[in-house]
Amino acid sequence: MSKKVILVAGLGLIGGSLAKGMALVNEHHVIGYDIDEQTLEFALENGIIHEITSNFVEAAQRAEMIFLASPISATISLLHELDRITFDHDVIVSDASSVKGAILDTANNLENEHLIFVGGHPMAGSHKKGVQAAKTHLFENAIYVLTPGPRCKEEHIEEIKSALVNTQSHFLTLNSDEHDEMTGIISHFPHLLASSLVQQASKWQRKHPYLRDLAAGGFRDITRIASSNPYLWQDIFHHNQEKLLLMLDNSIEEMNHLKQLIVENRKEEMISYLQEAKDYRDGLGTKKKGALPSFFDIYVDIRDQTGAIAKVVQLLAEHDISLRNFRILEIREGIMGALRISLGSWEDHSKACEILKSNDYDIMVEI
Ligand SMILES: NC(=O)C1=CN([C@@H]2O[C@H](COP(=O)(O)OP(=O)(O)OC[C@H]3O[C@@H](n4cnc5c(N)ncnc54)[C@H](O)[C@@H]3O)[C@@H](O)[C@H]2O)C=CC1
Ligand SMILES: O=C(O)C(=O)Cc1ccc(O)cc1
Repeated sequence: MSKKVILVAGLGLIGGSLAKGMALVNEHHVIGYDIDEQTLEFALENGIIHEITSNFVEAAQRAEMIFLASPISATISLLHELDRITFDHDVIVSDASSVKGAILDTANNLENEHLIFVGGHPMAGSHKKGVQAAKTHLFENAIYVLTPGPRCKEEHIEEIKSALVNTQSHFLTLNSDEHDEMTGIISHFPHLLASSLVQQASKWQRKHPYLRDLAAGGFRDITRIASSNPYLWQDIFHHNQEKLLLMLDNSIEEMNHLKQLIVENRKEEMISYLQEAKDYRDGLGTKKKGALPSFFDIYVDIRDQTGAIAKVVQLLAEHDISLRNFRILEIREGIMGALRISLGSWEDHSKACEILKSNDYDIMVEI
């Protein structure tokens, strides 16, 4: 049986991670296209793709499936280029863009009847960029949004899901407007806010030279995403302009409300405001069933314990408990505080809690 030819255009953090997972499937032959030659060479040398191409049109004609994972504006241009190609078979085309409105507008106006578009957006990533940061497990347990275009049938969605099986993500179908509003709320506007907080601090730095030394965990947590790729985020803001303006207006109202609570010293209302926010935040990413992923997290106190991480991982492995993920949470930069381990099921979660407690580890679980 001949292999399924898949073309991935744009082999950065996201395209590289998708290609890497797809290249692991024996029945796939993954061709990589990128405007950056070094990216292509790195991808081939590291088994992220099986073949390099500098000829997008010729590779597209050979492909059964095409993933466009370039910056959004470049992805729109590539969609127009695909529209002009003569195909002798149908091709499923997907993308990875963080904004879907402009992409679906383009897809809806494609005239080439061989193109079947299924928009995609893996809801995970990092502040890093480039193929060197690509990882197969980048999207594990994350939501992967699909936004079907015209001519897209259930069977095409299933083909995309099957090609992306190694992402181990949870697929969710949305229309582009729902997608852009939701990502505007939980990703794009927070990013704008993070950058503005850093800008604000950097202006005050002129008055207080020691300000940066005072920046504690909270400031670092809330501004981590301000370290992301500025070109990529400008592109995201540009394409999600309408929803961002809505969120900006929302936020100005929210700030004015908070200002009133502070000016009028309305203590009880402030406590309720903070409590409601805490309750919502505490409920994110824990036991929720349904479309949202469950992480089954346990926090293990590892302060002042040499080799504690290895010991915890080994202890759980000895009891056949495999970790989905783990992360060291710092109390201060460079100083470890807790190890957050994510299990795959409630059964593993309960078993791990028991084992850790009986081995005298201080643990905390979110309720
Ligand atoms: N960075 C993140 O955390 C996430 C990004 N996305 C989306 O994924 C897409 C890619 O983002 P990243 O991988 O983070 O960016 P990246 O900067 O790591 O990679 C982009 C790649 O596209 C290549 N490229 C640029 N123009 C091209 C063109 N005309 N043709 C072919 N290749 C081209 C670049 O050389 C680079 O290798 C964007 O649309 C972004 O909105 C989606 C989810 C998460
Ligand atoms: O900024 C975030 O929320 C991230 O942590 C990573 C990310 C960046 C861009 C996306 O489109 C989706 C996820």
